[in-house]
Amino acid sequence: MAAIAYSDIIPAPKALLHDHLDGGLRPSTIVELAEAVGHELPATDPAALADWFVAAADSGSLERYLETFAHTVAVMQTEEGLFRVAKECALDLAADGVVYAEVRYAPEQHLERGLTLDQVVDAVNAGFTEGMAGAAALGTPIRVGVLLTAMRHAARSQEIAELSVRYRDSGVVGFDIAGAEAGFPPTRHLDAFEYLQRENFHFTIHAGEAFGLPSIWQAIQWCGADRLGHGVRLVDDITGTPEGGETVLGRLAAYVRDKRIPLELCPSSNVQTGAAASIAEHPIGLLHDLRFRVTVNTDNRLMSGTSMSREMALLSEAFGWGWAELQWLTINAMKSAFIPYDERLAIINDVIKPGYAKLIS
Ligand SMILES: O=c1[nH]cnc2c1ncn2[C@H]1C[C@H](O)[C@@H](CO)O1
Ligand SMILES: [Zn+2]
Repeated sequence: MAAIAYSDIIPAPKALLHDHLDGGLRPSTIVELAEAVGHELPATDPAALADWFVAAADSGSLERYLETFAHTVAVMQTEEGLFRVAKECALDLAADGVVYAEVRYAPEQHLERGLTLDQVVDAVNAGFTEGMAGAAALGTPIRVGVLLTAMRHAARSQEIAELSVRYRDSGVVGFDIAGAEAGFPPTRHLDAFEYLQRENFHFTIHAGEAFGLPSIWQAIQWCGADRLGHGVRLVDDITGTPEGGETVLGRLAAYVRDKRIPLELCPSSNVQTGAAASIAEHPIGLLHDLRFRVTVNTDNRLMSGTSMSREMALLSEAFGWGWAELQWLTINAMKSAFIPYDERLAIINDVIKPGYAKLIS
């Protein structure tokens, strides 16, 4: 089957679970905000800056990839900056055909110019509200939910977990930890995760990206993660391939598949950080064939020069996936979202299924 073209995927309804607010700014916005706050950038022409981010993130190492965020976080230290970035994020995702998105960021990284954690969250929420209204007015409605992230090398996870719960009825739908993985195991933040479980709250954990099975095992069996951010290294617990003979799942891989634990896979990001050799060799193909609860995500649109439609087009090309697979990925994501069950079902039945039915016919 011929690959589905990028331009044909844009109108298809898409659901996105793993997208960083500070990894998706418009280059032109970074240039304008940097000038306003006096931050020096590696390039001041938006197109050159866009190229710089992709090239610098294309480093083969998560640690070096993360260094590029210094230039986005630097311009997100004021209420105006945060509001604008969130508003444009909602508009850009909607223009790409994303109908549901969970966007994450770490409030503790936005306090350098004196904002409080609450001011940060209020400014971002106001930006998303405005962006959603703008998208609806343009005929491309989107629902955005926020995940608050704590940085795994820092020590503020309990505080951020409490912040998340305080805002659970005001736009925040979940919690996450991110940052360098090696040397910072999820159990460092066990108190925060146990607190969230007692609060019946939802969380995902970046695990199995730059570190392997022990990180995934801790995230699920010690911390109780609802989903895995990346989780791509779970393939280390799978031997054989469907084509090359019998596939055997280790205990952890079998547990993840049996429990339908969602994997927030981010193909382009994984190639840049060295977690996968290429899109064609990305474990998403195997994990799809083995019927894991696979979802496809952007991670950082700016650093990867990507979008949901582009990630799907790359997968369609690499694995020959057609509309049926793209719909499957989208429904997997929507089933795994952190909003209430009835609201997830409404988006699946009223938006996603009719949208793909129209494209398939
Ligand atoms: O893919 C990632 N792995 C680990 N940490 C990440 C990734 N992408 C972004 N981050 C970090 C850098 C951001 O500043 C932070 C909050 O969004 O999360
Ligand atoms: Zn991420």
